[in-house]
Amino acid sequence: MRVKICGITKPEQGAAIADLGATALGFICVPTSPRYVTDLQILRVVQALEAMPVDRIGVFANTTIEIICQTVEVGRLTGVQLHGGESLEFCDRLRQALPEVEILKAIRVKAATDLSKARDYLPVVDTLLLDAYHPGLLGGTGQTLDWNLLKQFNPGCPWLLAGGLTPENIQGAIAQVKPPGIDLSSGVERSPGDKDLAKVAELFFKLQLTGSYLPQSA
Ligand SMILES: O=C(O)c1ccccc1NCC(=O)[C@H](O)[C@H](O)COP(=O)(O)O
Repeated sequence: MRVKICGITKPEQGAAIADLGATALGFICVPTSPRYVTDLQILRVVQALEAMPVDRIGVFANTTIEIICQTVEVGRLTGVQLHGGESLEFCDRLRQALPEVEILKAIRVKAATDLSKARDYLPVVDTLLLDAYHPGLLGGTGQTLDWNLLKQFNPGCPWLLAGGLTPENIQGAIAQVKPPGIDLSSGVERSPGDKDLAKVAELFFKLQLTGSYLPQSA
């Protein structure tokens, strides 16, 4: 199972979370977020990871291809998560600009119709991320989406379940939704951008109990 921990701001926390078993770390490149990091802050975290096998995903919303490309280069990112209202055409242009980089499209799910909207992106993105809808915030809200909507969700591409996941509810989420990957941010934090390593460790312990996650050394 793919496990992305998002909203990393500190080098020592990024390295510790990768060591605990995260397969991807997310960096919030949205200036209005309390978890916002600059390109150089991302680079400092990435340097602390040394050769650890972990994906490095920049999270953007409604910005330009030029800004994304610059952050990918400076921050040595392996993936770009688009978390705003980016069109199919924008994703296609980004794919052409960054052919080697994973493109994830986040869809904020309010109703079943949003899931067909998600499928429309399939030809041009690698991975879908389903997050909760919030009227005033784009992400990191701690709100869950209606997992009942996802029981039959099988888009034919990799996807991540996000939105309000915590060490407390992760076993229920996996049992109900059976996602191929998960994404957590506020559920493993002390405050925005400050990850709680005890909560991250508890998450991986709970994931092992589900049987759907094996530690990398296993
Ligand atoms: O986390 C943010 O502050 C954020 C701000 C603007 C756009 C996206 C943002 N986060 C994107 C993520 O991938 C979060 O991990 C995802 O929304 C889940 O967050 P949470 O409900 O706190 O687990």
